[in-house]
Amino acid sequence: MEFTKMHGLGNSYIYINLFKEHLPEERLAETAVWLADPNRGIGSDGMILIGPSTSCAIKMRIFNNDGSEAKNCGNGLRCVAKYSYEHGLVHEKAFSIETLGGPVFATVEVDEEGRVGAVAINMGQPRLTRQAIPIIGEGDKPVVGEKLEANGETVQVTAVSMGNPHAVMFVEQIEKAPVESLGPVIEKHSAFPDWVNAEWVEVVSETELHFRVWERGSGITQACGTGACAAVVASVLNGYAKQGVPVTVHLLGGDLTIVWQENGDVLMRGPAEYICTGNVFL
Ligand SMILES: N[C@@H](CCC[C@H](N)C(=O)O)C(=O)O
Repeated sequence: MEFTKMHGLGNSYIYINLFKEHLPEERLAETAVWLADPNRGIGSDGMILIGPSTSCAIKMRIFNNDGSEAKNCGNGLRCVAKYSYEHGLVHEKAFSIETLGGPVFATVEVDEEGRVGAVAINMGQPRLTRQAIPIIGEGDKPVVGEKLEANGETVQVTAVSMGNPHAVMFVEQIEKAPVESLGPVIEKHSAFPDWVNAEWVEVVSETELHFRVWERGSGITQACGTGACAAVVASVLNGYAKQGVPVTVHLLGGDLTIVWQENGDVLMRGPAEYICTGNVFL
């Protein structure tokens, strides 16, 4: 089976082009785990499938490195957009991508040689109700700074869905964020029926954040695009940033520019890179 390994700010996935390759549905989870294994597979944060869509120009499916399927992936979307444009799966510079979390819209920035540099993704509107995230509890109001007991500590969580669930916590110093110790506890906390991606954010200013993540199904990664979008939305909800004003998010693997637009959509812009292509024996 032919594969392409790509990354967005160090968040790497094995990409399979379903226009060329066939993977049986019942083997998707085990294939994702195997491909992600650095010793027996290739090594990555998971697997992403690029295939035909009946409602959009292209379809993305994302599997974490534990084999669980997620509904969205911001860094993956930028790579899917670059791959799709450069491999002629789409012919326009602006096109839609179907995800299990809903449609998104990609715009690729193309140089004179036809290569895609940065990619902007309109991620649509964040979903803020408890039911949409999901997080247990009553009412329709956004979950902002809600107290949660984790490992004997009390943390304050702002919950945002970008098609997939995020729990954002603000800290004074990003270096001291308890990503490794609290990440796995918050990920599987009983407050989140579908589990959750856990993110820590240090606010530098209204236009600058530091960010660290423990991803649901993959653990610590270099970057999480949907998480960075959730961090900006959470910053606005907590009064640390302004709607309509772009924010630079510093992740372990590099920077993303994100704006929660006045019309309610979240726009993310950043890089997408190839690592290698090859064949694996299924
Ligand atoms: N790395 C991704 C998110 C991947 C899915 C996530 N771990 C989940 O289970 O929801 C990104 O860049 O957004």
